[in-house]
Amino acid sequence: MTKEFLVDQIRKKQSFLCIGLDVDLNKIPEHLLKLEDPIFEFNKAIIDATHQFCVAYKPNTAFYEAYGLKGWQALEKTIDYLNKNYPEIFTIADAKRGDIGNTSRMYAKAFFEDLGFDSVTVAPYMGKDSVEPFLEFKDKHTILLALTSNEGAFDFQTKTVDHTELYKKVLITSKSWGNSQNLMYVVGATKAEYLTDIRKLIPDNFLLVPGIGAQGGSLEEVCKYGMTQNVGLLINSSRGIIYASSAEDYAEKAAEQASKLQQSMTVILRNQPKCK
Ligand SMILES: O=C(O)c1cc(=O)[nH]c(=O)n1[C@@H]1O[C@H](COP(=O)(O)O)[C@@H](O)[C@H]1O
Repeated sequence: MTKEFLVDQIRKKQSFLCIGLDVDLNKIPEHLLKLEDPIFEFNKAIIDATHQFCVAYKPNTAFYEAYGLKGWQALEKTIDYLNKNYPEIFTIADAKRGDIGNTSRMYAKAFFEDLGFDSVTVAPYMGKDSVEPFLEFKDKHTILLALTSNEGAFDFQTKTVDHTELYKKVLITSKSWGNSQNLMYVVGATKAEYLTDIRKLIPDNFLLVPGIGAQGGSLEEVCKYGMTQNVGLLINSSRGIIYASSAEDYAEKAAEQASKLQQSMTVILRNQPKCK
């Protein structure tokens, strides 16, 4: 999917919501556990009930890898279901990969070619040759970790190296890599106060922003400092939406939460002069 198509979808749906499909068998409604593929059935119901309120879905691969072959098959069925039924939706494999070039090439092939995701999250710390194999894919997007939502972000990412914070070095350096128009970055919603500085360095790239809801980040703060003329934001919520209820009405309750966020986003877009 091209960036232009994603921006069109955001404008059409008046939403820049990404729903995280982080499926934990200990949290899903009990009646689903009797089915042959509870993870896929859960995702299918959530997707059918929420797709009109969001522009992206982000399964975090850890939640599938944890269940072995069955988990990986459920991931494959989920992305196939999305690509077949909702091709206008942007898909993110949250896998946080990155290795020597020869190995990264295989990760890129796995997520872009074999599974057919539009994007994948990548850790930048092995450098240019570990990221470029992902960037070689046309109309696919590489989402580099810049400043993450967790406390541990302060262990390395905000430390100063050669007079610059490390997360800023990641932004400045990666901008010069090949096909960097297909680069997006992760910035945690809990780090909204850093967004003004971040936007000075990367005024146009999309940001994937997790950490609203369960982690305490604020949608309004993120939009105030992070929004661009092309919106430039995909705001993720996982647990806050998919576990809104653990009863049989889980999909309906998830839709209610997604709809609430979508409505807040519509108001923000309407009041944001930059985005009109
Ligand atoms: O790359 C991510 O998506 C990510 C980066 C980050 O800095 N913080 C973060 O929470 N995430 C992911 O975003 C999702 C957040 O989930 P909730 O806190 O349940 O909304 C999880 O899948 C996390 O692994």
